This record gives sequence, structure tokens and C-alpha cells, in this order.
Amino acid sequence: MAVLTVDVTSEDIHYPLKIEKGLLNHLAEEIKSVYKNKKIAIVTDAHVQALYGERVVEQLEAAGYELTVIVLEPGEQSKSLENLQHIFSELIAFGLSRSDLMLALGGGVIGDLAGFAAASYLRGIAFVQIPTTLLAQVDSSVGGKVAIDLPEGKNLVGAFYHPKLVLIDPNVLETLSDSTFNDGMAEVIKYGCIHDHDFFEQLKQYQSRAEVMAEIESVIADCCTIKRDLVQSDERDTSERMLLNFGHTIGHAIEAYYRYEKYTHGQAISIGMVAMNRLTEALGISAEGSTEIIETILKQYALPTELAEAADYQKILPLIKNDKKNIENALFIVVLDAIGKSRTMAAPVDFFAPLLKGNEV
Ligand SMILES: NC(=O)c1ccc[n+]([C@@H]2O[C@H](COP(=O)([O-])OP(=O)(O)OC[C@H]3O[C@@H](n4cnc5c(N)ncnc54)[C@H](O)[C@@H]3O)[C@@H](O)[C@H]2O)c1
Ligand SMILES: O=C(O)C(=O)C[C@@H](O)[C@H](O)[C@H](O)COP(=O)(O)O
Ligand SMILES: [Zn+2]
Repeated sequence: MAVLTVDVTSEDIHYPLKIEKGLLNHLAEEIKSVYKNKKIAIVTDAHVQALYGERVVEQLEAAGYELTVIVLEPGEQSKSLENLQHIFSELIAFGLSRSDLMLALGGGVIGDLAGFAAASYLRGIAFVQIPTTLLAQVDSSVGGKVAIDLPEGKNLVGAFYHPKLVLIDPNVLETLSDSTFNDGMAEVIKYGCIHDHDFFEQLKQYQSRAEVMAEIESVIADCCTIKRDLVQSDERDTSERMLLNFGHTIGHAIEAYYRYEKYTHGQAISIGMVAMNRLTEALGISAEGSTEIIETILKQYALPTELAEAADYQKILPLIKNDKKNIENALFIVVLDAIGKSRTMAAPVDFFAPLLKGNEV
């Protein structure tokens, strides 16, 4: 088992990320290591419940826990205020107290939503993340960003609230659809872009999902290590942590513009990374030819690199004003000087203007 620890010493927060094939089969002993009471509320979605719900419930019941399982509709639209209210009502009906536990079993949608419910229910209860998508195993379960979406923008209401434990079992990735696996690859590729050229080159060598899966534990550990280090140096997202937002300024606007229906998070940030780098390459900030290299690797994972409707670029731009990286009226963006080397910068007022012409830079 690979164990990484997240230490946010300024907040006295320390928790392990455990990565092991088959970890889901000895779940109860892992939960026992961080939780001594009886009641656990499991939040999951219908796909994950059908695949893994019984296995999780059987083990926890056999270990003597008293459970309730809250099952939500799969998909981004579930990361909503309505579902937050629904979860609170279920927790109250179950009589979950401040000293009890919530377990987030699912992808990034479940982790973000249940995590925010845990952060705010009774002003905060303990929670454990069991991420079941590649995206959640390499990114969303680590670092304590929890949130819901609003029609006005992604993750606009949330908190920094860390789990007590993150249990990552790569075996559960076997049941992902190709498209959901590829969503996770968009964030994996992001890590190469922002931080590690060698890692990016390694990703270029993989010819298929099976080849990635053959080395999945180290791929997950490499991504979690990059994220853990950035989170530890800037938990509240005011400096280095913002680098994790490469491609997200445009990506989040795309998701919101299409009401969280047309593009998944992974697909939207794939388009966002390419659009952002194309703009900065044209300005001479990013290395010549880097956009094409990024586009090529994203296409290897069947990720979109352009909006289906080029005219829509101009329609998504107004949503960028709601980006959380903005300071007063200044837009803050993440740019690559080269693949593997990123920084933040204040964007000039007309920075996004070329997109208004339909993505012709
Ligand atoms: N908090 C963070 O730091 C952070 C980081 C990155 C992304 N996110 C958020 O994560 C969300 C996207 O997460 P996602 O891509 O995991 O989407 P998701 O949670 O919607 O999961 C995608 C699909 O996979 C299904 N699924 C989950 N596990 C499965 C399994 N093992 N086998 C088969 N099907 C399975 C789900 O039911 C769903 O249909 C977005 O809301 C994004 O904003 C948060
Ligand atoms: O953890 C972070 O910090 C990230 O930016 C990781 C992103 O991949 C993730 O999508 C995150 O939810 C975006 O956060 P936001 O603050 O831009 O909503
Ligand atoms: Zn993301």
C-alpha cells in the first residue's frame, strides 16, 4: 500500500491518502482506525450504489456500524443546493450527531457535495472520502475543496474542509466507462502540464487505457503527490495552489454556460487548457508549438479540444467574471511558460478578446 500524508500544519490538519488495489475489501478496519462511534451516513450515486453499495454496506454492518445510505442521481447536476438540503433532511431523520461520520462513496460530484454537507451539517462533522472515479482518485478527494454549483458558476458556494481519511482503491476504476476514465485523464494531463515535464512525457508513451491501468498506482500517487505539495504550501488557494486551476477559467465557464449538461468537468477543462494555451502561445508567453502537443495528448484520450460550436466561445466569456481566482476586477489566469512549468498572472483586460472572434487567434 502507498500511503501519502496531507499535512496542513497551519490548520493542524493531518490525514492519510491510502492507495491500494483491493482496499475496498478491508474497508471496515480502515474506518475503525479513524472512527469509534456507531452511526455512519453514506452518500453515493445510483451507479456506484449498484456496483459497490452492497459490498460496502455488508462490511460496515458486519463491523457493527449503524448505517443510512443516501443515493443521488448520477451526474454534475446533482452538485446542487437542492441535494444539499435533501442530504441535511436525511441526516436529521437518521439522527446523525456531531460525533458521527459521513462517508462519500463516488466520483468528484459526490465527494464535493457530501464534503460540503459534512462541512456545514451541525457546523461540521467528520467525513471520509472513498473516491471511485479516476478524476476523484487523482484530484477531487485530495485537498479539502468541497462545494456545490450554482447556475451562475461552478463551485461558487463551498468550503475548505478536509476528510479524516482518503481510501483509494484503483480496482474500482475497472468499471468506469471509457468516457469517465478519460475525464480523469484530463486532470492527470493537467498535472504534467503545470508541474512535471517528465510525467507529461511518460503519459505520452501510453497507447491505451490498459497501459495506463498497468501503472495506475504510481500514476495516482504521482498526481496526489503534486497536489498534496501544492495544497500544503497554499491551502487557501491564494498563490501556488491556483496552478491546479490551469484550464479551469475557461473550463468552468463552459460547464456553467451549458448548465452542467453538455460537457463534463474533464471535457470542459480539456477545451479550457487548449484555449488558454493557444491564447498565451499567440502572445509569446507559452512555448511555440506547445498547444499542438497538449492537443495531441488530450485527443489520445478522446477528449474534446474545441467547443462543438465555435461561436459559443463569445457566449461563455461573461461567465469568466465569476471565477474565484479573480481579485477585484482583475482576472487571474494560469499560464504555461513551457510544458511542466506554470505560473499565475493578471490577465490584461482584452486578454480573452481573440476568443470573441470564434477561437481564431
Ligand atoms: N474538490 C476538488 O478539488 C475537485 C477537483 C477536480 C474536480 N472536482 C469536481 O469533480 C466533479 C467531477 O467528478 P467526476 O468526473 O468523478 O464525475 P462524477 O462524480 O459525476 O462521476 C462520473 C460518472 O462515473 C460514475 N461512476 C463513479 N464511480 C464509478 C465506478 N467505479 N464505476 C462505474 N461508474 C462510476 C458516476 O456514477 C457518474 O455517472 C466536478 O464537479 C468537478 O468540479 C473537484
Ligand atoms: O484543488 C484545487 O485547488 C483545484 O483547483 C483542483 C481543480 O481540478 C478542481 O476542479 C477544483 O474544484 C477547482 O476549484 P475552484 O476553486 O476553481 O472551484
Ligand atoms: Zn478540475
